[in-house]
Amino acid sequence: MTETREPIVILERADIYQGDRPVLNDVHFEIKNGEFVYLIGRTGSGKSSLMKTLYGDLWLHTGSAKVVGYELHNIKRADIPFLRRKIGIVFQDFQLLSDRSVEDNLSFVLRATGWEQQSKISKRIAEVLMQVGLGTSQKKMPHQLSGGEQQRVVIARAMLNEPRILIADEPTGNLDPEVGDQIMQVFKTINNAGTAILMATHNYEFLKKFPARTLKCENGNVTEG
Ligand SMILES: Nc1ncnc2c1ncn2[C@@H]1O[C@H](COP(=O)(O)OP(=O)(O)OP(=O)(O)O)[C@@H](O)[C@H]1O
Repeated sequence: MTETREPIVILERADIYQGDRPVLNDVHFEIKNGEFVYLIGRTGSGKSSLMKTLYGDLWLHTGSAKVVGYELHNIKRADIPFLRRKIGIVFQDFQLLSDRSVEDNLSFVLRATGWEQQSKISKRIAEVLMQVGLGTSQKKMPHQLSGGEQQRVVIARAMLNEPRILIADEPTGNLDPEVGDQIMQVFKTINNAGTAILMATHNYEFLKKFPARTLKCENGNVTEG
Protein backbone atom coordinates (compact mmCIF):
# COMPACT_ATOMS: atom_id res chain seq x y z
CA MET A 1 0.00 0.00 0.00
CA THR A 2 2.96 2.37 0.31
CA GLU A 3 2.82 3.08 -3.40
CA THR A 4 -0.71 4.47 -3.18
CA ARG A 5 0.40 7.11 -0.67
CA GLU A 6 3.32 8.37 -2.71
CA PRO A 7 3.17 12.17 -3.25
CA ILE A 8 2.13 13.24 -6.74
CA VAL A 9 2.41 16.97 -6.04
CA ILE A 10 5.34 18.37 -4.06
CA LEU A 11 5.92 22.10 -3.68
CA GLU A 12 8.91 23.47 -1.79
CA ARG A 13 9.59 27.15 -1.18
CA ALA A 14 7.54 27.93 -4.28
CA ASP A 15 6.67 31.52 -5.16
CA ILE A 16 3.60 31.99 -7.35
CA TYR A 17 3.49 35.08 -9.57
CA GLN A 18 1.04 36.73 -11.96
CA GLY A 19 3.47 38.44 -14.32
CA ASP A 20 5.89 40.29 -12.08
CA ARG A 21 3.41 40.49 -9.22
CA PRO A 22 3.86 38.01 -6.34
CA VAL A 23 0.62 36.26 -5.35
CA LEU A 24 1.74 33.49 -2.98
CA ASN A 25 5.09 33.13 -1.20
CA ASP A 26 7.06 30.22 0.13
CA VAL A 27 4.39 27.64 -0.69
CA HIS A 28 5.09 24.14 0.49
CA PHE A 29 2.74 21.21 0.59
CA GLU A 30 2.33 17.72 -0.77
CA ILE A 31 -0.65 15.93 -2.25
CA LYS A 32 -0.52 12.18 -2.08
CA ASN A 33 -1.78 9.73 -4.64
CA GLY A 34 -5.54 9.34 -4.22
CA GLU A 35 -5.97 12.26 -1.82
CA PHE A 36 -8.90 14.71 -1.91
CA VAL A 37 -7.88 18.30 -1.08
CA TYR A 38 -9.97 21.48 -1.04
CA LEU A 39 -8.38 24.81 -1.84
CA ILE A 40 -10.17 27.72 -0.22
CA GLY A 41 -9.58 31.45 0.21
CA ARG A 42 -11.18 34.75 -0.64
CA THR A 43 -11.53 36.08 -4.17
CA GLY A 44 -8.11 37.16 -5.39
CA SER A 45 -6.24 35.17 -2.74
CA GLY A 46 -4.40 33.14 -5.38
CA LYS A 47 -6.25 29.82 -5.76
CA SER A 48 -6.46 29.97 -9.55
CA SER A 49 -2.87 31.21 -9.83
CA LEU A 50 -1.66 28.26 -7.76
CA MET A 51 -3.64 25.79 -9.89
CA LYS A 52 -2.44 27.39 -13.12
CA THR A 53 1.14 26.98 -11.91
CA LEU A 54 0.51 23.29 -11.21
CA TYR A 55 -0.64 22.64 -14.78
CA GLY A 56 2.02 24.77 -16.41
CA ASP A 57 -0.10 27.77 -17.41
CA LEU A 58 2.00 30.06 -15.18
CA TRP A 59 5.74 29.56 -14.83
CA LEU A 60 7.00 28.71 -11.38
CA HIS A 61 8.95 31.76 -10.31
CA THR A 62 11.23 30.45 -7.59
CA GLY A 63 11.42 27.29 -5.50
CA SER A 64 10.65 23.82 -6.74
CA ALA A 65 7.59 21.82 -7.67
CA LYS A 66 7.14 18.28 -8.86
CA VAL A 67 3.75 17.39 -10.34
CA VAL A 68 2.97 13.86 -11.56
CA GLY A 69 6.67 13.29 -12.11
CA TYR A 70 7.44 16.58 -13.91
CA GLU A 71 9.78 19.10 -12.27
CA LEU A 72 8.11 22.44 -12.96
CA HIS A 73 11.27 24.37 -12.09
CA ASN A 74 13.04 22.54 -14.95
CA ILE A 75 10.19 21.83 -17.36
CA LYS A 76 10.54 22.58 -21.06
CA ARG A 77 7.65 24.20 -22.92
CA ALA A 78 7.44 21.11 -25.16
CA ASP A 79 6.76 18.89 -22.13
CA ILE A 80 3.76 20.86 -20.92
CA PRO A 81 1.22 19.02 -23.11
CA PHE A 82 2.50 15.73 -21.61
CA LEU A 83 2.21 17.13 -18.07
CA ARG A 84 -1.41 18.13 -18.85
CA ARG A 85 -2.23 14.63 -20.08
CA LYS A 86 -1.50 13.32 -16.61
CA ILE A 87 -3.65 16.02 -15.03
CA GLY A 88 -7.37 16.41 -15.67
CA ILE A 89 -8.45 20.05 -15.64
CA VAL A 90 -12.03 21.16 -14.90
CA PHE A 91 -13.11 24.81 -14.92
CA GLN A 92 -16.24 26.57 -13.73
CA ASP A 93 -17.38 27.45 -17.25
CA PHE A 94 -18.02 24.33 -19.21
CA GLN A 95 -16.02 25.01 -22.37
CA LEU A 96 -17.44 22.25 -24.51
CA LEU A 97 -17.20 22.70 -28.27
CA SER A 98 -20.77 23.80 -29.03
CA ASP A 99 -20.79 22.66 -32.66
CA ARG A 100 -20.36 18.97 -31.98
CA SER A 101 -21.92 16.14 -29.99
CA VAL A 102 -20.78 14.87 -26.61
CA GLU A 103 -19.13 11.90 -28.33
CA ASP A 104 -17.30 14.17 -30.78
CA ASN A 105 -16.14 16.51 -28.00
CA LEU A 106 -14.56 13.51 -26.29
CA SER A 107 -13.12 11.83 -29.39
CA PHE A 108 -11.58 15.18 -30.39
CA VAL A 109 -9.48 15.09 -27.21
CA LEU A 110 -8.55 11.42 -27.59
CA ARG A 111 -7.42 11.88 -31.20
CA ALA A 112 -5.45 15.01 -30.25
CA THR A 113 -3.64 12.95 -27.63
CA GLY A 114 -2.66 10.14 -29.95
CA TRP A 115 -5.57 7.69 -29.90
CA GLU A 116 -6.23 6.24 -33.37
CA GLN A 117 -8.28 3.05 -33.19
CA GLN A 118 -12.00 3.86 -33.38
CA SER A 119 -13.06 0.80 -31.33
CA LYS A 120 -10.76 1.83 -28.47
CA ILE A 121 -11.93 5.45 -28.70
CA SER A 122 -15.60 4.39 -28.53
CA LYS A 123 -14.92 2.06 -25.60
CA ARG A 124 -13.09 4.74 -23.62
CA ILE A 125 -15.83 7.32 -24.29
CA ALA A 126 -18.49 4.88 -23.06
CA GLU A 127 -16.42 4.19 -19.92
CA VAL A 128 -15.92 7.83 -18.91
CA LEU A 129 -19.56 8.72 -19.59
CA MET A 130 -20.64 5.82 -17.38
CA GLN A 131 -18.25 7.06 -14.71
CA VAL A 132 -20.02 10.43 -14.59
CA GLY A 133 -23.54 8.99 -14.85
CA LEU A 134 -24.22 10.04 -18.45
CA GLY A 135 -24.22 6.66 -20.16
CA THR A 136 -26.89 7.53 -22.75
CA SER A 137 -25.86 11.03 -23.85
CA GLN A 138 -23.23 10.30 -26.51
CA LYS A 139 -25.22 11.71 -29.41
CA LYS A 140 -26.53 14.84 -27.71
CA MET A 141 -25.32 18.32 -28.53
CA PRO A 142 -24.09 20.48 -25.62
CA HIS A 143 -27.11 22.81 -25.86
CA GLN A 144 -29.41 19.83 -25.29
CA LEU A 145 -27.81 19.24 -21.88
CA SER A 146 -28.42 20.98 -18.55
CA GLY A 147 -25.58 22.86 -16.86
CA GLY A 148 -24.97 19.94 -14.51
CA GLU A 149 -24.90 17.49 -17.42
CA GLN A 150 -22.48 19.69 -19.33
CA GLN A 151 -20.21 19.80 -16.31
CA ARG A 152 -20.38 15.98 -16.15
CA VAL A 153 -19.18 15.85 -19.76
CA VAL A 154 -16.32 18.19 -18.87
CA ILE A 155 -15.36 15.88 -16.00
CA ALA A 156 -15.59 12.88 -18.34
CA ARG A 157 -13.34 14.72 -20.80
CA ALA A 158 -10.82 15.39 -18.03
CA MET A 159 -10.80 11.66 -17.17
CA LEU A 160 -10.19 10.39 -20.73
CA ASN A 161 -6.46 9.82 -20.38
CA GLU A 162 -6.70 8.41 -16.83
CA PRO A 163 -5.07 11.35 -15.05
CA ARG A 164 -3.48 10.82 -11.66
CA ILE A 165 -5.01 14.04 -10.36
CA LEU A 166 -8.00 16.20 -11.28
CA ILE A 167 -7.54 19.93 -10.75
CA ALA A 168 -10.93 21.61 -10.54
CA ASP A 169 -11.29 25.39 -10.26
CA GLU A 170 -14.75 26.24 -8.85
CA PRO A 171 -16.39 23.36 -10.75
CA THR A 172 -19.82 24.01 -9.23
CA GLY A 173 -19.66 27.81 -9.28
CA ASN A 174 -22.25 28.14 -12.06
CA LEU A 175 -24.63 25.47 -10.81
CA ASP A 176 -27.67 25.39 -8.50
CA PRO A 177 -26.83 24.03 -5.02
CA GLU A 178 -28.64 20.73 -5.61
CA VAL A 179 -26.87 20.16 -8.92
CA GLY A 180 -23.59 21.22 -7.31
CA ASP A 181 -24.07 18.46 -4.71
CA GLN A 182 -24.58 15.90 -7.49
CA ILE A 183 -21.37 17.06 -9.20
CA MET A 184 -19.58 16.78 -5.90
CA GLN A 185 -20.78 13.16 -5.68
CA VAL A 186 -19.26 12.54 -9.11
CA PHE A 187 -15.90 13.88 -7.88
CA LYS A 188 -16.18 11.72 -4.75
CA THR A 189 -16.83 8.61 -6.85
CA ILE A 190 -13.83 9.38 -9.05
CA ASN A 191 -11.71 9.98 -5.96
CA ASN A 192 -12.86 6.70 -4.38
CA ALA A 193 -11.68 4.92 -7.52
CA GLY A 194 -8.17 6.30 -6.91
CA THR A 195 -7.75 9.65 -8.70
CA ALA A 196 -6.47 12.49 -6.50
CA ILE A 197 -8.48 15.72 -6.57
CA LEU A 198 -7.54 19.32 -5.85
CA MET A 199 -10.69 21.45 -5.87
CA ALA A 200 -10.94 25.20 -5.37
CA THR A 201 -14.29 26.17 -3.96
CA HIS A 202 -16.15 29.00 -2.27
CA ASN A 203 -18.85 26.56 -1.18
CA TYR A 204 -18.25 25.99 2.51
CA GLU A 205 -21.28 23.68 2.67
CA PHE A 206 -19.19 21.10 0.80
CA LEU A 207 -16.55 21.19 3.51
CA LYS A 208 -19.21 20.22 6.04
CA LYS A 209 -21.05 17.68 3.87
CA PHE A 210 -17.96 16.10 2.32
CA PRO A 211 -15.12 16.72 4.80
CA ALA A 212 -11.57 16.48 3.46
CA ARG A 213 -8.16 18.03 3.89
CA THR A 214 -8.27 21.77 3.23
CA LEU A 215 -5.55 24.18 2.08
CA LYS A 216 -6.19 27.89 2.53
CA CYS A 217 -4.79 30.81 0.53
CA GLU A 218 -4.59 33.87 2.75
CA ASN A 219 -2.33 36.93 2.96
CA GLY A 220 0.06 35.53 0.37
CA ASN A 221 0.47 32.19 2.13
CA VAL A 222 -0.94 28.69 1.79
CA THR A 223 -1.72 27.00 5.10
CA GLU A 224 -3.40 23.77 6.18
CA GLY A 225 -6.99 24.77 7.04
N1 LIG B 1 -4.27 37.20 -15.82
C1 LIG B 1 -3.91 37.96 -14.78
N2 LIG B 1 -3.05 38.99 -14.93
C2 LIG B 1 -2.65 39.74 -13.89
N3 LIG B 1 -3.06 39.55 -12.62
C3 LIG B 1 -3.92 38.54 -12.41
C4 LIG B 1 -4.39 37.71 -13.46
N4 LIG B 1 -5.23 36.78 -12.93
C5 LIG B 1 -5.28 37.05 -11.62
N5 LIG B 1 -4.51 38.10 -11.28
C6 LIG B 1 -4.32 38.67 -9.94
O1 LIG B 1 -3.66 37.71 -9.14
C7 LIG B 1 -4.21 37.68 -7.83
C8 LIG B 1 -4.70 36.27 -7.52
O2 LIG B 1 -5.81 35.98 -8.38
P1 LIG B 1 -6.41 34.51 -8.51
O3 LIG B 1 -7.32 34.50 -9.70
O4 LIG B 1 -5.33 33.52 -8.46
O5 LIG B 1 -7.27 34.41 -7.16
P2 LIG B 1 -8.43 33.40 -6.76
O6 LIG B 1 -8.22 33.07 -5.31
O7 LIG B 1 -8.47 32.25 -7.69
O8 LIG B 1 -9.73 34.28 -6.93
P3 LIG B 1 -11.24 33.80 -7.30
O9 LIG B 1 -11.74 33.09 -6.09
O10 LIG B 1 -11.95 35.08 -7.55
O11 LIG B 1 -11.16 32.93 -8.51
C9 LIG B 1 -5.32 38.72 -7.80
O12 LIG B 1 -4.79 39.89 -7.23
C10 LIG B 1 -5.66 38.92 -9.24
O13 LIG B 1 -6.09 40.23 -9.46
